[in-house]
Amino acid sequence: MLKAEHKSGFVSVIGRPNVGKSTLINSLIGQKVVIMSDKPQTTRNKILCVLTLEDAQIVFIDTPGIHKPKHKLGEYMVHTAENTLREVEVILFVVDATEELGAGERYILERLAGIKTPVVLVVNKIDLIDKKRVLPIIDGYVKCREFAGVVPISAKEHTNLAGLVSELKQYLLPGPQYYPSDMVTDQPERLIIAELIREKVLQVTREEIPHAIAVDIEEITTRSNETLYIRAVVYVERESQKGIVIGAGGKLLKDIGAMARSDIENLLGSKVFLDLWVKVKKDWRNREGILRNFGYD
Ligand SMILES: Nc1nc2c(ncn2[C@@H]2O[C@H](COP(=O)(O)OP(=O)(O)OP(=O)(O)O)[C@@H](O)[C@H]2O)c(=O)[nH]1
Repeated sequence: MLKAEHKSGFVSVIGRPNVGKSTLINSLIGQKVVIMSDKPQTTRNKILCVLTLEDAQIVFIDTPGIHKPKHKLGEYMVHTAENTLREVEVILFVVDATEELGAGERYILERLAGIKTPVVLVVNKIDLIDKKRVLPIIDGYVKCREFAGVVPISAKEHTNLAGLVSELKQYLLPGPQYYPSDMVTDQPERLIIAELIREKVLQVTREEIPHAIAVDIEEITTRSNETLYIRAVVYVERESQKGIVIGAGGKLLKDIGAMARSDIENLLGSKVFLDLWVKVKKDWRNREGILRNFGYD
């Protein structure tokens, strides 16, 4: 039998914040390469994740949730998301099955209106709802626009991910493997480390500060006893936020450090000494120079 032709292509993953885009990509890739949290707008940068199969290679672009921008960082995020849509073979529009089609989804549907790339509707979190409710949800969306395909899934429980992959394969083009088989992401380690720390901060702080923080890795050096020394700074916008992140008696910062260190050690496969600081950088979100400093260029 003739061997099927190798296919490859780029897939953009879009959706309102918190619908499970990062969870989906991590589940597909089988490794934690994109940070997740239950707070919206966790993902800031466009991230490439690579799924290498025997007969195909799919490159996922995880985009920051599309939403109406309120400040410069918001504008940057929306711009990044929209730009990728024209460059890819197929767009995955991920929606949350537990939520009504609302203003957020309509806003994205409007953004998609002028774009010719095929769009597959992915209805996520079906583990949380009664099966009977899935069809009416899909109905609501297909009334709004034509989708190239519709796939209900649970990213968390890996339900129907194989179905999603075979749907995606239809849109790939005959082409080479762009990336080596063992490569799962194009993110440099430094950035992943910063993102892991940011994830822990988001997880332990209950207050609404997700947008107010950025993490900078100032130093990574190997110490004589094979331990990796990493100095990282968590930047916040106000003194009060600094207090929140540090916590009473430094407890929260200690927890953040311990959890992040464990993840970083798993990622790098070596012992890590994490030297974690919190500093105030006033209004960093609205100052372009500072944004560039944090890698959002
Ligand atoms: N029960 C259930 N929870 C899910 C599923 N997928 C994601 N979640 C949860 O939903 C929350 C948000 O998931 P993320 O993957 O961070 O969402 P996101 O769309 O990447 O969010 P942003 O980065 O803010 O754009 C997390 O608490 C996930 O654990 C699912 O299939 N079932």
